[in-house]
Amino acid sequence: MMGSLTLHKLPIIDFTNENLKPGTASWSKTCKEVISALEEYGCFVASYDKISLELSDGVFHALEELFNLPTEIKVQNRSTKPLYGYVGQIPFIPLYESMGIDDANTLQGIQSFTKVMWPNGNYVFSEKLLPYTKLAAELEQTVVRMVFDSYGVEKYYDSHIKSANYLCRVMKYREAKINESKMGFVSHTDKDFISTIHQNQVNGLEIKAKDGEWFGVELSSSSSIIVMAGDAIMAWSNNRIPSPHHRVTMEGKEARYSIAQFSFMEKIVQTPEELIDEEHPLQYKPFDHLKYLEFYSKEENRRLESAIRTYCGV
Ligand SMILES: O=C(O)CCC(=O)C(=O)O
Ligand SMILES: [Fe+2]
Repeated sequence: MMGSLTLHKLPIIDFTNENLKPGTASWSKTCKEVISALEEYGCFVASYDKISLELSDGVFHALEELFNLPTEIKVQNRSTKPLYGYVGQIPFIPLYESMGIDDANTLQGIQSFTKVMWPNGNYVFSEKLLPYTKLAAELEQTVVRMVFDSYGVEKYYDSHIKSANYLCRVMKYREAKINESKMGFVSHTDKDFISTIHQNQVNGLEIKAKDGEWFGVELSSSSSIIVMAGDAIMAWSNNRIPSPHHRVTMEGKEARYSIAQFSFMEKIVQTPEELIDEEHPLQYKPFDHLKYLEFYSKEENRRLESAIRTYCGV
């Protein structure tokens, strides 16, 4: 039946306006678009012209150079957070390889990663990556501010941002060979507060809508960034904002590179009392974000239907 072919499409929200400041008309208009996209899909596409074609190309050239390093070097990638070290050659997803960069939006964070990968230095790598990771963090903070404003809890914004840190995961998905599975990344929800994802010109990310339908995200511009809710904002928002299931499928013949930045809280994540009432009883107990990540990193917790619900659901 034609009716079962629901054609989902992620909303595209314009963040290019220089005057996008709290209190302005364009701010309130964008807040409404952000909240409605997040409550419906748990994600949207931000059109962010500060990410120029040149900047975006620079990032992906840097990633090509990084992934071309010998495996003996890449395996040295370690992160202070579980699950974010070097991942390559997983038997059931051979297409996928990734590395994690702690405090990726700071010069010091990028430099300490660079020192591990290129002991003799690689100035160009941080020069290409840092402008991007800074802009991605800036975009994340604008979105968080819009969410807090929209829910009338802006008074918690400053302390929230103060405790946020940004971990970046860079990824390479090679093409699937004939007779090989096209699976690039298994279905999951992100464990952070908000993720921002940028990709080279190769599509492949798929999102599960509330009705259970999977749909692909097709990006055509180098200034597009996917903004996605993680489990932490789902709990914080008392289930107003879902963390969507998503996966990567590799259809074409070209390698896909992506760069995802995850925000983590260095304090207890707690649903504001303003978001709890008779109609919306509390769904999650306050929880330590990093302990949640440790919980999820344990093999036996990876297959849970909802790790966050099991971890701190009321
Ligand atoms: O490569 C992508 O587009 C998504 C990657 C992803 O979902 C993740 O790293 O959590
Ligand atoms: Fe993800």
